Amino acid sequence: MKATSGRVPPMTPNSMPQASDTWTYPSPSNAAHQHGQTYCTQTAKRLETTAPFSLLLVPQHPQLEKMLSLDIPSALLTALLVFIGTRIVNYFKFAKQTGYLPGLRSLATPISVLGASLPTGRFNPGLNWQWQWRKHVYEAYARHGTETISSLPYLFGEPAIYTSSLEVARQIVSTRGSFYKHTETTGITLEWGPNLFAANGDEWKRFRRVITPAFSSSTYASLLTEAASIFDQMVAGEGWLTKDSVDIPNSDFLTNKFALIVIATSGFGHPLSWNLKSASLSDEMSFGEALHIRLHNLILRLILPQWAYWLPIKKFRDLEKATQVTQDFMNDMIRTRREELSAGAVPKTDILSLMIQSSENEGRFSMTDSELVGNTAIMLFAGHETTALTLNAALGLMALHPDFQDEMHHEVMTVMPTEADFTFANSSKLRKTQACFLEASRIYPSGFMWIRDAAEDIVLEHVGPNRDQRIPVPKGTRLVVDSIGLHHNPRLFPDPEAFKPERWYDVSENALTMFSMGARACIGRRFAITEATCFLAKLVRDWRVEILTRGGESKAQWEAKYMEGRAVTNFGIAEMPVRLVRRA
Ligand code: HEM
Repeated sequence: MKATSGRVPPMTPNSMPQASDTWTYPSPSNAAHQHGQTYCTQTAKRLETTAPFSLLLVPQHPQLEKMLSLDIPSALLTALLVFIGTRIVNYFKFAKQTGYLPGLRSLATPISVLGASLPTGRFNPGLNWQWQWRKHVYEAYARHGTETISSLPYLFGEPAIYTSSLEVARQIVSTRGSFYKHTETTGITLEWGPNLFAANGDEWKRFRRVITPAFSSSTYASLLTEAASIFDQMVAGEGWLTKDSVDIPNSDFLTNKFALIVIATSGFGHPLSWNLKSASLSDEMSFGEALHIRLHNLILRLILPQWAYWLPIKKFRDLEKATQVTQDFMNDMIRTRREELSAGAVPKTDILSLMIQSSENEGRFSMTDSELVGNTAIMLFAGHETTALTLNAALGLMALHPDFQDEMHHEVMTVMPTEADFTFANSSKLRKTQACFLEASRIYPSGFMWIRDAAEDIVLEHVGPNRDQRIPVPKGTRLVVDSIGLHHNPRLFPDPEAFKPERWYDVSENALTMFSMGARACIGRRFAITEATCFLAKLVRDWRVEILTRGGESKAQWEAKYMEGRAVTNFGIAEMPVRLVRRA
């Protein structure tokens, strides 16, 4: 499906009122305002020359008091009217820009800083609306006859078009040159430097060209072996070797650490031990903790001014410390590898070595130092939290579906009965184990929004109920692929709330939509699947995963409480209490 680009045909006025493009904002230079301004300037001049300084703070001149009491409210009223006027004009402008699509109407849009900072609720969609309102939204789609809606602000934020249609999503993420990633939407990833996730055009091609060779079959083969060994370190390090049953109050702690060590070891050729403290150059905070704090406070980091970190507020101080620990870790890793390579070490093909080698070459595919740090950060961040959140969801789903878990166990015992059988070639035969991870990723897609801006006027096709409607989208319009909506769209995934791993049996890699599509699909797709398959296969071979209830909780109560997704930087399940029971 290819979007037809070109001039936008004139909009046909429909039931919505049209805003005139020639409207001017109410001018602040009206008579009352001018009067107040002249008076204030004159009074201030008089006060400057005749009155002591305290008069400026406490007006004692009776006439001044009178005038101020009259003019401040009227100035405020004027400002309020100007504000409301501009918002009304903007609202209709935005409605026209987004093709008068029905949808979300709120004070602040979900992807504005204000909207994203406030929780999802009746009056604020917030970051979690895609999950919390997924069923309700489908009712709204059905009512409006479309899988593509708009989000318009009454007060704050940019308008956007959201889609849960696969056909529209494909046009947005795969049409070359017509859409790009705006720095307003990728800014949180740019703090460390330019990176593959945020880049566009030639810069994106250059980064992708440098990094892609690190994602090869030989990488996945060693990844499988390394991930298996990290899993064994986890079992020993957590003291499970002698136990028949282990209660894990929150699996996120384990999956996060596992995925972080895997990306550092296999992705960056920088092995870390299960005791992550040794990876930090700080005694106060481990590297794992630092990354966790950074990832969960990205919006705070974006809005806090630099001086705020000097305030005696623990959360702010921890955030600053976490930034420092992460920066030190990356600098140290880059410096060590540079030294190894310049001392004549055999060139490696991990992500870091490839980037360093390119930074030392001149030419079209060279990376600057800040690009090197920016790409290191994005790979570390994107390369572990996404997988960890999905693994948490998979554990929960396995605990709720013991029969399917037994099928997974049977498959692993058939394909990989011994440690020697744990090879990459064999792992691809574990279709039930892989499908369990993919189905967890469908229900809880960690990359939950794929955001683009239109680089030119373009027409989106297949938008309506029978996918026959076309929507002209003007240049500059923001579009969001709602990956939660898409993966819960009953047209694409019948019975979307049900756990049905068989949906993913023998599906080609390009059809794994949770990793996006086309040239900009996730570079770490196979990496994530390989490490997750290894984790789940090793786990299910020796252990049965059960729900861990507290205080007489029923299975239904446990499910309602813990199988809820939450969107922060990524989307998924962050708290997952499970019990492991050793298989006979
Ligand atoms: C379950 C695990 C994962 C999921 C669901 C996932 C999902 C996604 C999605 C949907 C995108 C496209 C985002 C967009 O277009 O805005 C993406 C891009 C990306 N992912 Fe992943 N990802 C996962 C794991 C990983 C891993 C393990 C790595 C690194 C080793 C990684 C690195 C990246 C990078 C660098 C990009 C940007 C690629 C580009 O723009 O060329 N991801 N991912």
